[in-house]
Amino acid sequence: MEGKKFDVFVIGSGVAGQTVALKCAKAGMRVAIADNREFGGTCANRGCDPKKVLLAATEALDMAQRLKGKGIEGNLKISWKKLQKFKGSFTDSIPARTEEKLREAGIKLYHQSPSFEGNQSLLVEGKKIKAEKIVVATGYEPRKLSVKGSKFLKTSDDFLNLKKLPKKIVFVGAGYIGMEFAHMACRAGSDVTVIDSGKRPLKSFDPDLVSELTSFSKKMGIEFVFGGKIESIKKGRKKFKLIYKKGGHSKELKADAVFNTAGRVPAISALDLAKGNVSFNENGIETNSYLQSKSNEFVYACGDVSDNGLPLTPLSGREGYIVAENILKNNQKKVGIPVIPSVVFTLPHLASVGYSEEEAKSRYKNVVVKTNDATKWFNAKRVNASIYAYKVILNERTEEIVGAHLLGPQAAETINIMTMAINQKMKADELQATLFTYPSWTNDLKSMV
Ligand SMILES: Cc1cc2nc3c(=O)[nH]c(=O)nc-3n(C[C@H](O)[C@H](O)[C@H](O)COP(=O)(O)OP(=O)(O)OC[C@H]3O[C@@H](n4cnc5c(N)ncnc54)[C@H](O)[C@@H]3O)c2cc1C
Ligand SMILES: NC(=O)c1ccc[n+]([C@@H]2O[C@H](COP(=O)([O-])OP(=O)(O)OC[C@H]3O[C@@H](n4cnc5c(N)ncnc54)[C@H](O)[C@@H]3O)[C@@H](O)[C@H]2O)c1
Repeated sequence: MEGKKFDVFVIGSGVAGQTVALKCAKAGMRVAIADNREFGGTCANRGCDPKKVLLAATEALDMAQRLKGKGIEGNLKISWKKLQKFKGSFTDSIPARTEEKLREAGIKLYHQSPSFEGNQSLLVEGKKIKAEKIVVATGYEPRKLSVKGSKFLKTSDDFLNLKKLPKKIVFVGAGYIGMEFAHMACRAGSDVTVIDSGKRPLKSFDPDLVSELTSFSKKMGIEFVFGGKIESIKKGRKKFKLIYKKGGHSKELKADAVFNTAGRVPAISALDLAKGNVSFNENGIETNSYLQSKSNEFVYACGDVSDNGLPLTPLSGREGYIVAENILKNNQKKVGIPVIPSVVFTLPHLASVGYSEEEAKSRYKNVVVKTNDATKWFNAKRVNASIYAYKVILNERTEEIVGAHLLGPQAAETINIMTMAINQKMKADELQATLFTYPSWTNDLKSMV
């Protein structure tokens, strides 16, 4: 049956999809948007935002525990139930508010997954729909682990919605999500083990700082298994049993809940991309510098699901903006490769921007690596932090800052200053000549360079 015609049809209502839809609708285009889950996307419903609300309680607890006997008395503890209620006060209204905002902009909403029928046509809710431009903004979803008993594995969505915190938790995968949740669960009172098939956690971060964070996490009580290959998960009478192989031996871990935090993959399986002649690889939809599909000029992809850059919220929003501009102005804006800061919200934070030591050494003739333990600095001592370290990398010839890797309280904030410094091609002495507030974590950056 022949259906409607649109100028732009957007698939996915996260930050990337919403940005395109709203901008195109504002410019007077006929726009539709589809999502097969609650509207609003990962970050707001089941990612960054709810995670950071839960994190606030563990931040308060961590600070209080560090200052115990140094002015703080008594024992604080987390009420997971009340914390979840507080989180709900942020997330519960997101889907309805998102739908309202989109409808008010004159956008037609669909609540099922479309699938491609041709280069410019989709099948949506049983009807064929034509669109001048189709935008895929479906994000990433948890990687499925093909092991026996994988149906017993829970996801990050389940963790963020836990009504009660399990006593013993295993996270499979020591990436961003596994490490952030392990810290949170451990602080909230769970007994936590993280198992990873690789040799270390957080592969894209500085190995020296990761090593410090891992030692610190162990002291907190988190147990790690590296080089562990999951074989199966069984449901026992009371607990789940995770069988894994390490060094040729079969071993097991028992837990009340096992979470799959082994990475995320492009959410494209329901789209029938082949029928739309849309090519993809393991990172997502193959795009050119205008974020246009390499194989179908009528299709754009933005956010996590494009094969461009890191799957993070700020870049997803930026890509949505670029796609809207390119639809409205016929490919005027190239995506480029912006300097992207990234942070793991463990406590302490591990944050990074620019080149790693290894990348910088392969790129420049000579580099200066400024690295140190900063636990003796005033800021760390003031909050009794037992872990505070950094690695800043300069191009020796130009003295410009080209990479910064920070491990410590507030690193999620201070890394933004380093991002500006790298973007502005600042030299170490230019950063040092800048006046910052004192005493502040930002002011410490001057001593680091
Ligand atoms: C637990 C967790 C914590 C995170 N924390 C951070 C953080 O602290 N900082 C950060 O920068 N990033 C974080 N991220 C990553 C961040 O959430 C993503 O980068 C961001 O949400 C991507 O936005 P997007 O619009 O590309 O995709 P999404 O927000 O994922 O939106 C895609 C939308 O498409 C829909 N969809 C998928 N398939 C279909 C289909 N077939 N049909 C219709 N609709 C479909 C989905 O339901 C979803 O609503 C986190 C992610 C997770 C899972
Ligand atoms: N703070 C943030 O900005 C933030 C937080 C969460 C997620 N994210 C985004 O979401 C993406 C996905 O995060 P993630 O933590 O799911 O993935 P990740 O890629 O960061 O980590 C996955 C980990 O799982 C391990 N692994 C893979 N297969 C395994 C297996 N079979 N058994 C055991 N371990 C296995 C990998 O070795 C890796 O260490 C990130 O790349 C990031 O872009 C960002």
